[in-house]
Amino acid sequence: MSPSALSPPPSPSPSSSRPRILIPEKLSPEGLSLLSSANLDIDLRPPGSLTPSALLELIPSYHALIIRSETKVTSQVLSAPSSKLKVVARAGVGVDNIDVEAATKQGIIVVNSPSGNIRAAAEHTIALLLATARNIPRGDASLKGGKWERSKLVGIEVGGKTLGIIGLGKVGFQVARMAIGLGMNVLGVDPYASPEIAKRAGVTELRPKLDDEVLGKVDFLTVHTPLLASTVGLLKEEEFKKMKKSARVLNVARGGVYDEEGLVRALDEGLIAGAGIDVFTSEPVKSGSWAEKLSKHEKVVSTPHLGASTVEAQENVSVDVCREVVEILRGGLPTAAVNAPLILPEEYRRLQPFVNLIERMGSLYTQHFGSGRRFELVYHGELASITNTRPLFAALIKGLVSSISDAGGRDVNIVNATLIAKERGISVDEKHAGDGNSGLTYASAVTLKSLSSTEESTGFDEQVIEGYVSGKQVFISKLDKFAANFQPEGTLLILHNYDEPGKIGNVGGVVGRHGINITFMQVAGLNREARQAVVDGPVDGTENKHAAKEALMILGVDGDVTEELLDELKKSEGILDISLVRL
Ligand SMILES: NC(=O)C1=CN([C@@H]2O[C@H](COP(=O)(O)OP(=O)(O)OC[C@H]3O[C@@H](n4cnc5c(N)ncnc54)[C@H](O)[C@@H]3O)[C@@H](O)[C@H]2O)C=CC1
Ligand SMILES: O=C(O)C(=O)COP(=O)(O)O
Repeated sequence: MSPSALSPPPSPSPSSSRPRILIPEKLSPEGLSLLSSANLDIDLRPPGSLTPSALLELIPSYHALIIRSETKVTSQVLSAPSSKLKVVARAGVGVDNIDVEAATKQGIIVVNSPSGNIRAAAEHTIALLLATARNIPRGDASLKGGKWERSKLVGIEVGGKTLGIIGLGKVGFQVARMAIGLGMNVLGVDPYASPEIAKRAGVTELRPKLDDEVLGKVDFLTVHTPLLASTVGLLKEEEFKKMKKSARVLNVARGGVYDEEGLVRALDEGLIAGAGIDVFTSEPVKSGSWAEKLSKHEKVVSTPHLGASTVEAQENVSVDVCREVVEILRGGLPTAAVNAPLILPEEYRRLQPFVNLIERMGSLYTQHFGSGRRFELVYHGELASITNTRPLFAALIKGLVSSISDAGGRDVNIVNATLIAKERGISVDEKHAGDGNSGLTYASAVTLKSLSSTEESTGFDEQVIEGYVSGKQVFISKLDKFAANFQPEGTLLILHNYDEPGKIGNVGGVVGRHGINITFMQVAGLNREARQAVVDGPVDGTENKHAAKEALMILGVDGDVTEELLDELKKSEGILDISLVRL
């Protein structure tokens, strides 16, 4: 009998609850309006109002967390029990206040705004450069204090001076261009920067490492690296000793790149002339700390982490991250994820139906055949030309593991799929079939095949599932050695049986007696190769009179499928095997 769908299975009902977003920091309204128009629930808390323990307690009820630099997103927050958290969005650049590794393990996407506040940070650096050179804050305070002090506040010019920039990334590059505009000579230190880009910015010299020659040469030094193991304490008292006594240092990157104690001592001892500091190791600065001493030092122009605090930058970062959050909560993929491979939105839209198909194929595999370890995933037709198959791989892992475990309480996604596959010993060979459209009814199809025996033998000899997409609907076209054509949705009873008269009536009767409603039924016969194998006969010459009559009966059912029902079906005449699949 040829496969036939008697009636379509029901589609899943949509969830009624709106995703919730916690925002414990100041975020510009431009982004917030994007969240509200996407019908998301926003919980705005005043900056500084949430203690770490309050955050830990609250976090399980939110799907997204949007923060700036004040909130510490620890591994505890990220692995809070019963958490629904899908995304942590940093409305800015630096993610050093987020435990990104812990987020990756939990499958939580971390996004940022990679360039929304770059100009603001660069301009603030230049503001501090000029303020330290010309004693602006001291002049202002002195005048407001009723004094007229001119000779005490003589500054230095920046034009013609040498500025050293450690970290020639996005901010460093802008600082270089602005400084060149002020007539400065710029020297860069960055092991990874491209010499061509540096040259384009007007940087006269690019060094891979901070050395004594650089330290002795610069009149101003500014750091624009992230806070990394290699950049913590990059300059200590020892380095300041090697600088000109007239030199001034700036930090609009992260507190800790200059060792704060070393810098305070260098300023006290007159090893250098001054500093402009926007960022500290404790923010707000802790009472009695070196950060506090530094911020209060008379030779330091200090600002309370204002690098990104411009109206324009805050609009940019707010819009950037809110857009990402909306997309992620809609089930899409981010474009600025810190811990997920980049995928373009149009590419993702194209892959989306196949993501759905492959996840269902993975789940069908595990529930029908048992849990496998080594797989081959073959992309046919137009799909074979896709190079970024990360979402498809992630969908397979999700499908394979989600029906048998909760992946350690984690949601499997593009962020943590590789990690989870590794933890569970699953390997997947992805193949792009060079078969063009030959033999395919649809433009693209996917085959999932086990390369090893399953942990539990299921009695099915060929562990293959093939599927395709038509419009937005997904179909299974091959299961085991049977040619099928059904939508992998809802609860399915898959019976491996001898296709003999009366079978459908018997099975329908048993299912009906147990109060289960059949939503569709389909009989899948042997596919072409399997039929041919029966005609050719077994290699040992023995006869298999039943083989030609083997079939799968696929039932979409509604209601509670009990063990008793499964037992009764298993005992029915001519039933070889049965599996219950929930998709
Ligand atoms: N104060 C504020 O409000 C703001 C601070 N920032 C901070 O500025 C920093 C830089 O931001 P972007 O330029 O966007 O980052 P980026 O990633 O574009 O550039 C960082 C650069 O540092 C270089 N680098 C890394 N390790 C280095 C090392 N050991 N020595 C020398 N160079 C090294 C990298 O090669 C890269 O070119 C970040 O820490 C960020 O958080 C950014 C915006 C605002
Ligand atoms: O973007 C960054 O890295 C910043 O440091 C800006 O921090 P903020 O968002 O102003 O708390």
